[in-house]
Amino acid sequence: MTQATPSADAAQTLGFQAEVKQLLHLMIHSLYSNKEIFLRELVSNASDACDKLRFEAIDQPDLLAGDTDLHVRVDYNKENRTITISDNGVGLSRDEAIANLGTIARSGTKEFFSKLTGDKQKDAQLIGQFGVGFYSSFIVADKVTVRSRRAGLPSADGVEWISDGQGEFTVSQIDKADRGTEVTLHLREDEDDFLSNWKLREVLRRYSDHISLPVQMLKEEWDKDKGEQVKQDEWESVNQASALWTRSKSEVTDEQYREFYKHVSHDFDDPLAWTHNRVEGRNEYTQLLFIPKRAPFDLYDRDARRGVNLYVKRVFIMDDAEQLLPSYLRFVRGVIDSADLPLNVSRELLQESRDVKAIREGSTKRVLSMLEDMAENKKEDYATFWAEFGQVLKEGTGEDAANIERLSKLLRFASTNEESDAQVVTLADYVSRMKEGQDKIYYVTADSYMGGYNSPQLEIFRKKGIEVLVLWDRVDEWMLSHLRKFDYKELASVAKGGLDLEAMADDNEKKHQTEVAEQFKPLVERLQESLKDRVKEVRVSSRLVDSPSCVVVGQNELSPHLQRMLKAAGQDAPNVLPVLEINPDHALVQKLNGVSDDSFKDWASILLDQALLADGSQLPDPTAFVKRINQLLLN
Ligand SMILES: Nc1ncnc2c1ncn2[C@@H]1O[C@H](COP(=O)(O)OP(=O)(O)OP(=O)(O)O)[C@@H](O)[C@H]1O
Repeated sequence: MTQATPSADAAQTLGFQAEVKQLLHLMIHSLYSNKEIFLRELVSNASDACDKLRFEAIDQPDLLAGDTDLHVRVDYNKENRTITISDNGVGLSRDEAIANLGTIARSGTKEFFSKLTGDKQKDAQLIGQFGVGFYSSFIVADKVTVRSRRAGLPSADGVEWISDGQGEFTVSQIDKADRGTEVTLHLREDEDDFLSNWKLREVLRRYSDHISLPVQMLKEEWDKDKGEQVKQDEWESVNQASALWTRSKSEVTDEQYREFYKHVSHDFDDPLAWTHNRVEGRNEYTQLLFIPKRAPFDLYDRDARRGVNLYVKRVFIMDDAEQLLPSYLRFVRGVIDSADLPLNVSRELLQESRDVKAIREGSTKRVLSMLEDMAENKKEDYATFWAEFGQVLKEGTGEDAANIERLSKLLRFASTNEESDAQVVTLADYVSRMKEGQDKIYYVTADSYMGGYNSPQLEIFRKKGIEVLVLWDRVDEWMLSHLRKFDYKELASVAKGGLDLEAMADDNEKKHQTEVAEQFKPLVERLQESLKDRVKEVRVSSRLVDSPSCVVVGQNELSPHLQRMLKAAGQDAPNVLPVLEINPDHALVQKLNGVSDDSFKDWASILLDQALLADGSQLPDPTAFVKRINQLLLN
């Protein structure tokens, strides 16, 4: 924020935070086709302000000062060309107005803005995801006046905030008789459409019917003498004014669910799916949970808001109650309304509550059922879900042991069967395609899809027509350390341990392998001696077809891929020496058998270095590798 410049009447002019200026500029230009959303955003804020007051009044009933009938009101003035949205909610103090209406207090805001492309359509989507909130007023207004008084403050301590959305705003102290906030939009030219009772009601009904408080407008009646509709002195509700989640499913339309989702999630887009249930019995609660269509930009930000809104007996208690769902379901948005928790429940208390544990378990099951249903019946939606949230769902294999079986069925993988990096294969698909005698589910982990797909370790699998799952996401190694089995079949890395493909080898192959092992014993011993500081063991491979060599690690050791990831994250990874496997059928290896002592050391190093390179590792001494190669090329 820039420096304050107090003027004579103690009004203060302040600058918007740089990101607000950017947001305003982009919003006005990219959301113009969707301009009536300003009403949704302002009514949503007004309703939140009433929820907040009701919550604060649990401990401080005086804040209500006798005015307990909380509501939102919308009015318009044709002469002045203004629309006013007012509420008798919690209000804003001067400091709060400066802080909340001049900055964006969200972690990751800078990163978010750096992602904007300049392409209007894409940016509009992104901004929607970010949430436009109060600032959307400037889509239709060229001046906005906010008059507010914080509940509990005297009437002389009201605040007036005025801005034309160009970069600065002015705040001054005012006298305001009622608590709460009044936002007046001075409409831009050409926005007169909104100065109509009919138009405003139509937009309000569409966007705000789910709001649990009354949203009111002045009644209008036909005046015969004037020949026009005339406002009466009576306010009437435009919406149903009952909390949407308390209505029975049959009374709620899809459109209302969608609008409600936008209200709780601050998302712009429709949700992908939702589930709405009333749970009765030992624990009583209602859950209305949504899966967004797109991941928020801060899905991996530790400080990002997450979780669902908690209500107790229809009283709003808190948003982002992360204890109500496990962290791997942090993308779920919605409301949980408990009949059992005390109204004064705090975040700390939530952590220990047994009721909350029951809610979390019940809600997790509901979300998993919703995903199972989508995977079964709406495959395209599930593909969208997987692309956005698959990585997060994988975290569940480690976080939620109780549901690992259900989760494992929801996982999707890329595999050699598809010849593409599309993650579409289920473990059940894999099992149904397993070869006769195959008893394991094979996978390869790498830094990228191509790295895994072209890995030398896959050669024998390709030759035998055995499918291999290709994994390259950061979370995969962690997932694999928890997901050990599926359908009683072990998940096995193609790069770990000795491959036991014997059951699938025919007699001729077995005989050949034994003979070759015997024949190459002297070479193996020489290599082992030459590379003793860099490898744990050298052995004749049964997994190579086209490559001369590859590296593998022991069954219970960290894969090279995981070692690299840990090191990149600045963690200590034990230095595990790899096993070098050589391909006895490869011409290079056969040639090596006859190499004299002088250059043998170079050959041995090259064999190991190229195996490490193919595996995605960095060489300890790349220059030496290049020198050796050049030397051999010249010979
Ligand atoms: N009618 C109101 N009464 C009291 N405070 C309000 C009101 N409208 C806005 N505010 C305050 O201003 C803040 C900013 O509002 P804004 O709509 O920009 O963001 P938001 O509602 O927090 O989230 P989002 O940007 O996702 O909508 C709110 O969090 C709230 O503290």
